Amino acid sequence: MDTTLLPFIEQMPKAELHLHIEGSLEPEMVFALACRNGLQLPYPDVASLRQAYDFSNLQEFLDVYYAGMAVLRTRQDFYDLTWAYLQRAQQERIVHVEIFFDPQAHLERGIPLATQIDGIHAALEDGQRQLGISFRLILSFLRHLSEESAFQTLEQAMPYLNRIDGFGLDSSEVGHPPEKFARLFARCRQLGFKICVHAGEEGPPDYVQQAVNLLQVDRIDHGNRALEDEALLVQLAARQIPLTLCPLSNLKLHVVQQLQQHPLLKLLQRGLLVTINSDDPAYFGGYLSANYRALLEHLPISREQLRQLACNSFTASWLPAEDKAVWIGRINQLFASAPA
Ligand code: HPA
Ligand SMILES: [Zn+2]
Repeated sequence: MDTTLLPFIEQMPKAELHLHIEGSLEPEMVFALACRNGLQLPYPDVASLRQAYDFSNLQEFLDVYYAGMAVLRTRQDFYDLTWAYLQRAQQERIVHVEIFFDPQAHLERGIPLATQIDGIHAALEDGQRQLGISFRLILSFLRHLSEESAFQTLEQAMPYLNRIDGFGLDSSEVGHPPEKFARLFARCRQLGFKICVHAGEEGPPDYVQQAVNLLQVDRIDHGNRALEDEALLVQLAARQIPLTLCPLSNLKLHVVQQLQQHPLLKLLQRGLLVTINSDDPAYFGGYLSANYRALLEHLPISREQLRQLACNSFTASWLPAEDKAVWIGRINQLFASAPA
């Protein structure tokens, strides 16, 4: 590993574009919120809960993820969750975040959408004011549920659309292709929103292809398996459709068996607009900087490629062009001023 690159990871301004806020729920907070809300957990302590974070695939993770978020009940719970992530983000020099939340998972438990959005959005606004972190909020639909359920959720979200910036699609991928939600995302686009969907994490390259050509996404979340389709690679590179890669997530969910096999560098070398993200950091063993460090440890990433990844995180964001240019300028300045 080129250890001279480590300080850049800490110092370079970064945007995080693939982060499920419920996936930043640390075991300590699970216990604190269970206590505050008078809930009994099936684990005796924090250590035994953390031990359950051993997954062999996406579904095993999702089962634990949905169970964990059941402690989120009040506006304050959603606020505290989001605020804890933002404080962590500031320590890591993350200056812009685009975060997902999974409203259907909470609606199913009887938590109103207003409670969820009020809490998350208030923390994001405080983060902007007090920590200088700009943000976008993405309402993500659960693909294992029906199209009808997604449309009902969109209908319920109508009064809150001024606090939503885009729509996403996550949860169990295989068997739930993007085409299942073609009409839903057409409606989201018609309403003027950005869209991004998880595709090609476990699902085949055809799902990435559907996301791009049928749903007309602005961004692909994961997209690892695009590598298996040459024509798709050419299209993603030509159109500069961003991929939000999540290396530690891929390792934990056995999308890759070792980080040495991670497709990051292959995708970068093919000219794709790839970014590094943490996905569900409380469950996958590290926040954004840990993802960068793990990559540097296992892949021959150059100083120029590291600079490119930081710049890509802003290029792929939904910030206005002027803001992107400012942050990219600062990154370039940092890399130019430090000795090679
Ligand atoms: O990585 C993921 N994939 C699909 N659904 C998810 N929900 C939270 N994280 C993920
Ligand atoms: Zn994800």
